[in-house]
Amino acid sequence: MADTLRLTLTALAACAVGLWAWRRWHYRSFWLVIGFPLTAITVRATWRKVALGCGLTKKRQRWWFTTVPGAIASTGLVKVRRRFERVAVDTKPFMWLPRPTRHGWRVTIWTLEGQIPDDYSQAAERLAHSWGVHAVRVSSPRPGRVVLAATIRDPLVQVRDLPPSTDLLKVTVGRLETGGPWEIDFRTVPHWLNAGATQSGKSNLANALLVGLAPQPIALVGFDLKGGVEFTPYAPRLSALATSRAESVGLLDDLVALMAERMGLCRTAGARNIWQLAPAVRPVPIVVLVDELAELYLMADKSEKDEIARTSTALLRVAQLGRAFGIYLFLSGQRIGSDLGPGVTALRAQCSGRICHRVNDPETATMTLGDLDPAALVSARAIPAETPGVAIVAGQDGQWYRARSFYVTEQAAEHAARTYADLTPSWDEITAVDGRADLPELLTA
Ligand SMILES: Nc1ncnc2c1ncn2[C@@H]1O[C@H](COP(=O)(O)OP(=O)(O)OP(=O)(O)O)[C@@H](O)[C@H]1O
Repeated sequence: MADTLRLTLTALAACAVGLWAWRRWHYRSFWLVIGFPLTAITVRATWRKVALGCGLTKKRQRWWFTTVPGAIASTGLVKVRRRFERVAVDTKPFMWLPRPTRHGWRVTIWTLEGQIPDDYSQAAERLAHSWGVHAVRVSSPRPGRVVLAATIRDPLVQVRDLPPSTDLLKVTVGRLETGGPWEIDFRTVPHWLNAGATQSGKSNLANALLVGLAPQPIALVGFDLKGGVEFTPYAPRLSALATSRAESVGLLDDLVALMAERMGLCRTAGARNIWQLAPAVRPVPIVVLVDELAELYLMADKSEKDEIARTSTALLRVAQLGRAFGIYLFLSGQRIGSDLGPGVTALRAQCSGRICHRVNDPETATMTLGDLDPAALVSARAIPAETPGVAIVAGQDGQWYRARSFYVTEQAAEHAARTYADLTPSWDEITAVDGRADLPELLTA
């Protein structure tokens, strides 16, 4: 008897150690084989109670049968006086089978009459606490259905390994909360706002972008209104760099002139944008990186008014027309608010890519993320200081995501800038390209 007990205890201990080791060394297979099935059963089994607690049930008239009249029925709320009686029952929304994801699980819910996805978004935090998971995100693939995606632990605590970029003007700069890649694709979303308080990770993101773009056949242009301290080390890969407002005015004028030339080129060739031109005559795409955008708009005295107006108009023109002519903007700053003037408000409207790192005030989050789902603003304000690089990201699909950039040091970005320095077209080359003598023949070829 004692032997059997000892044997059983030893087997159980070995089993526990085995499971622990499995979970430790290959979490993904452990999650699929053991963790997820147990979780799915628990989620299905507790759905009625959870939905009731989160206010997602509806009263419905049902015929109710009980063998013990007068007792409280299993809902805890229905008292049935007779064996068979029509009563109002709290009905839970129908839950489909949960499916595993990389960092948790997702399940489709059929909404009850009168419910909208926002009802579920508002209950998301309560659902997360009820299920003991890090977060529950709500989406609605079609009317009448909502998908609840639960992440068990924050997948953004550590993100590593910046993968090499394979597509032109597209860089994977980090990871989304869903486990998917966080991509900045200038050909899909041409202009981006990158806001955040100091030390929130804005420069790190610019570094990741630079490392991804440096090996590509494109030109990079920098506006570093911090006096050049951020971008000067990357000068080998920059075709032009402005470090003061005076220099910025000149460089922006050049960009506007270049855009006008490209417009003429496209018109002559009967093309709507540079991507419809033959590769032989297609001008090089330009990504413009701006650090500390507010400095372009801040006025110390009235004498600067004209300069600011010129800068603002030029930047806005680039934002409005740049996409078709291969000029893309990545604008970073601590504040991108309307207090900087109407030029900033108009510029913001042209930037469909929005990135909001940790911010100090709710207003900056609202201004950066615009009229996105209010839950995005709450999420932006909840980013802790201990996780720099975490941001709320909104792209063209109108969805928002929590994401974190890969950690890319200044040294790594400097190294990339030096390594690919030979790919840097000179500013003179870029501005002269459309004046080539053989251009008319090439265009008609
Ligand atoms: N994704 C990340 N993972 C880990 N650490 C990060 C990440 N992003 C930024 N950091 C760290 O956070 C600190 C601040 O980052 P960063 O300099 O990019 O902030 P910032 O918003 O540009 O600040 P400032 O406006 O003061 O220049 C740096 O020490 C950086 O190493």
